[in-house]
Amino acid sequence: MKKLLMFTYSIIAYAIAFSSIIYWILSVSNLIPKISIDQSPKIPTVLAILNNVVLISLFGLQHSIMARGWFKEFFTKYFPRPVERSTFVLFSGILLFVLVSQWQPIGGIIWSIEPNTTLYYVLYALFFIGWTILLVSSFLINHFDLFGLRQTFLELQNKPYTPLNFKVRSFYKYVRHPLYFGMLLGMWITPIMSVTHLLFAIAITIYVIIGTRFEEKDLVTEFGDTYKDYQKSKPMLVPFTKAPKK
Ligand SMILES: C[S@@+](CC[C@H](N)C(=O)[O-])C[C@H]1O[C@@H](n2cnc3c(N)ncnc32)[C@H](O)[C@@H]1O
Repeated sequence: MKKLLMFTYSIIAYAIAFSSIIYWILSVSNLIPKISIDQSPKIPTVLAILNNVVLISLFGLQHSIMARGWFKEFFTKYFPRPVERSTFVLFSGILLFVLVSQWQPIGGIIWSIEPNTTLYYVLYALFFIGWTILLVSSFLINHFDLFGLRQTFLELQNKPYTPLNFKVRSFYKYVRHPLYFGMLLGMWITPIMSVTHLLFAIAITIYVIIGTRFEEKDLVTEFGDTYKDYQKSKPMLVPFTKAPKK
């Protein structure tokens, strides 16, 4: 019964997190005006910026703290280990929804491409390619493990959890963080770049740069020299930007 409850909890956490990601993509796509981040400003610019800085800091703090080894150890002292990842996923999903829905608009347009032109469609294609890279990369690592479902499903089957192997296939042959690369493509490539959107893209970029530093420290601890060699041979985020070894 307890195992079934944990599995149900992880499905709910997954549903919330996945819906938040879809909501995020649609909000920055400008395809559904009602949920677009580009609304007319509601509060003075200074307050809007302050609000947005607090939101991204909360999101980054939650991710950075809950993804660290010491937090996982602390968590599993009080709660069952199989739901640790789902709890991270649940909190991330809720905070992502808050981040996107409460992101305060600031007036102004940086660029706006004429609709129905070739460039307009090319930018939209790159936008969706970015988000597709994010999704595919999650499967290359292990989508169901990243979202906490594998952990509770193994528990339900009375099987022990086995950690994920180091992956270098497909996109991971070109950059060490394709999932984040796809996310950045989705945030920066858009036919309409408003000031609101630009600040959001900058905030996510800062979050990614800081987040990858923490993540790579953990990856070096986990995979040792294998990961150090990988760091030397592949670029972090942008493909083809690392000089080949002589
Ligand atoms: C949200 S995923 C993002 C993966 C990667 N940073 C990216 O952008 O593609 C984060 C998880 O992936 C794991 N991870 C990152 N790179 C990995 C690799 N090459 N092989 C296996 N696991 C990896 C990390 O340990 C972390 O738990």
